[in-house]
Amino acid sequence: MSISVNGLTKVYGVQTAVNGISFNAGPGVLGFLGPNGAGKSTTMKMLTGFIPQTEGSAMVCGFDTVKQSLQVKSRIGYLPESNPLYMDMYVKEALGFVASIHGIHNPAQRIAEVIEQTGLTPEQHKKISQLSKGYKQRVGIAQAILHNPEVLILDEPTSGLDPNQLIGIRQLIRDLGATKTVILSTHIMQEVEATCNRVVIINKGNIVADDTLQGIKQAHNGQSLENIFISLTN
Ligand SMILES: Nc1ncnc2c1ncn2[C@@H]1O[C@H](COP(=O)(O)OP(=O)(O)OP(=O)(O)O)[C@@H](O)[C@H]1O
Repeated sequence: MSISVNGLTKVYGVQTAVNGISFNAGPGVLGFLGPNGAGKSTTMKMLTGFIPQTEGSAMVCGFDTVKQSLQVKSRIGYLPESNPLYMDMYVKEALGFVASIHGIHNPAQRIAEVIEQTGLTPEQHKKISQLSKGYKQRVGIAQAILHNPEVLILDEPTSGLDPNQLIGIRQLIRDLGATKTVILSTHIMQEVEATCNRVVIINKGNIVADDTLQGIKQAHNGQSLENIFISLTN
């Protein structure tokens, strides 16, 4: 398994944001769902080694996220919820900067490949601040996949996109999931149906469902994912 989470816990002050969760993930797109404040972003930050856990462990491609964080960072791509970008840089300049951090061999060729893959070709000569929200998201995804990681963590990558942009980004996520382990956080149930093989639902820091999309529907008498989500998180 590319991701193995065991008893992962995060306590902020007196609040337990993530409460001893365990799950595994392999290639494909895993939908990581939960209401606001459920602990999704906190879990994703721990998986990427961005913040340390309070208890438990997480392994990415067999490496411990805390003790072997460099090995983990070279195998993981992360698009944070806020998608922080260098607004004053040109698209290729920003990708060149990220390529230099990863020590990518032949960066020009790899940047051209990723620009093509993420559909950035028509906007590749612009400054990031001049791009629409959807194209900024594509730059965020391009940065996350530049070093060809085995694992991708995408925290609400499609929030605020128009329907045309949504279709493009969802297709890209599906394509990436054909070879990589993708963990996708989203509030859009339609998106889960369109892109995910499996879902994990977290509520108040605890996992309340971990199943294939088909399996979770069968277990709830064929109800819609939206109704299942509401019944499990209320
Ligand atoms: N740095 C922090 N310090 C204190 N509390 C925090 C911190 N980060 C998150 N929390 C709290 O931990 C809980 C889980 O937050 P988290 O951001 O992981 O939720 P989420 O599921 O990603 O929510 P959303 O869907 O709204 O993005 C929330 O109650 C939040 O207020």
